[in-house]
Amino acid sequence: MFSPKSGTLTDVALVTSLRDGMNLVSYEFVACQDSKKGVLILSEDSVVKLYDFYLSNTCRVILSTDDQIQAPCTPNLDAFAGAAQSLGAGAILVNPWNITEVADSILQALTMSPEDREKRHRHNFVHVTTHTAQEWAETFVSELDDTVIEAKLRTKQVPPPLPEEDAISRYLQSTNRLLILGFNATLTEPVDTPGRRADQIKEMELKLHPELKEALTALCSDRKTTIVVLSGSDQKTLDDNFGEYDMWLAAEHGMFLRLTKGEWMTTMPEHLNMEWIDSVKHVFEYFTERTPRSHFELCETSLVWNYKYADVEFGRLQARDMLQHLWTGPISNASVDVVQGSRSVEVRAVGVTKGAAIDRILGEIVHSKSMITPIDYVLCVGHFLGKDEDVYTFFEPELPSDGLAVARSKQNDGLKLPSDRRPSMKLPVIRSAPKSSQGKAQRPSLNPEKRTANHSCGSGRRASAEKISWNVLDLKGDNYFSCAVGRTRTNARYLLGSSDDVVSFLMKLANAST
Ligand SMILES: O=P(O)(O)OC[C@H]1O[C@H](O[C@H]2O[C@H](CO)[C@@H](O)[C@H](O)[C@H]2O)[C@H](O)[C@@H](O)[C@@H]1O
Repeated sequence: MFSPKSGTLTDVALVTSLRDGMNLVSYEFVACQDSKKGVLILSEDSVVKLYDFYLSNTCRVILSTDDQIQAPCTPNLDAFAGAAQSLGAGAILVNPWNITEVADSILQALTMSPEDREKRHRHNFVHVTTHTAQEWAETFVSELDDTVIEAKLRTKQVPPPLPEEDAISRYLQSTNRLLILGFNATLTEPVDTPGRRADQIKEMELKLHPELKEALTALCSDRKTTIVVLSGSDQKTLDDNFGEYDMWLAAEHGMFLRLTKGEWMTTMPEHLNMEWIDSVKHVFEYFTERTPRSHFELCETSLVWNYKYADVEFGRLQARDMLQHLWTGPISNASVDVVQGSRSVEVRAVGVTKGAAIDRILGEIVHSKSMITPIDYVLCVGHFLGKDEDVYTFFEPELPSDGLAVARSKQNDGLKLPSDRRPSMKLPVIRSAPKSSQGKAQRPSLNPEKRTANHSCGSGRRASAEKISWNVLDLKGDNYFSCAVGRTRTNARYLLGSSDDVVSFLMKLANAST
């Protein structure tokens, strides 16, 4: 490790490790060199070896502190991207086995022009000061979490079908209901509509299921019911499909929020790093050009490459190649999650999930409606990617130690969630959207750690002196219906087969309540 003093005095740092994890020494050196612009010589060998290992084993490797390779699983380059990969553009890269090359590099470093030193240092300094250890650790932990989620989903029991009668009768008995609905493959026409020819290219824009209009209008007009469409789609897609209804729209997995009568605002965590987006877009363009009938969507917080209309087998092969490009290229050091769907590849900023957004959304709804009684019924239906299934577990009462939601027996306790299951709860404020909602004041989000709102009920959008404390949610255990559409491995309590079933259920719900 460099002490600040030795790091500042050093002209050249020669780091020739054969394997490395983060290689903090190199980072420390760069951090100390803002005035001297010393030159970093790095071993390229460690990274090459690890890449070879990765490519030949296609497995996740975790480097422990003593650099032993452990626990194979699924591919992830972030875990072992060494310093040469991160700082390679500013350093002189050498083969540490080649003594002549190492000697030459030392000479090159010692005789380098001040301009060249400055340029190389600037590059590395920007990298070191923007890619913090915290960011690295967050990405690492997020990926470990994903592995656990995936493993748990694989061993889960298939939940029962949605008990429609019970869901309807409880809906009728409750007075403050919240319906959270996904969009794609939940409220849209099924993609694999019978009668569709294999070569037929379906219209790519997502469209609301035509039979849903009446039911949605009826449900939205019920003052006891709040509807949120929580989708990965962008703001325009939701505007186009739901603009006419009186409901909440949560676009890009809840990062943008709007009451259809109001303007878009953002719920995005501050400092979301989006520098990676252009390079990922480049990879997506490359694969879209080479995969007929595939397309990609560019959102503000994510990019989705979709091959649901392409030849599935070819699409899968392309997706596999794409993942390798992404893992070894532009995102290997970025704070992103790569989410693989059955026919899609999605790259998002870390922290962009429906479950992470829902507390901020709830906070805004409670505030905006000036709610003074708890929500006593929640229906959450979607065809969500595993990553977004955290929205189902958000509403679960305390779970057994396996941490998974199961179709459970009756519970009469109000909703309490332990903080150890609530990593996303310490979320920052709702901010005004840059364009449409400028001028809106920032306001702390609801902190439903104990599902208790200490919420502003004043006229402004900032917390006022007048505060009312009450439980935001009072679901009494069984007044919560989470339902996955067209999936069997899920954290939801119940299942519906397709969006046709969702439509039919929502129609029944609307009819029953009018
Ligand atoms: O967020 P929603 O509007 O409710 O849509 C749910 C997800 O839809 C898309 O994923 C789904 O379709 C993909 C193929 O088109 C498939 O690979 C994936 O398994 C499905 O879940 C979309 O890519 C996601 O962003 C949406 O969250």
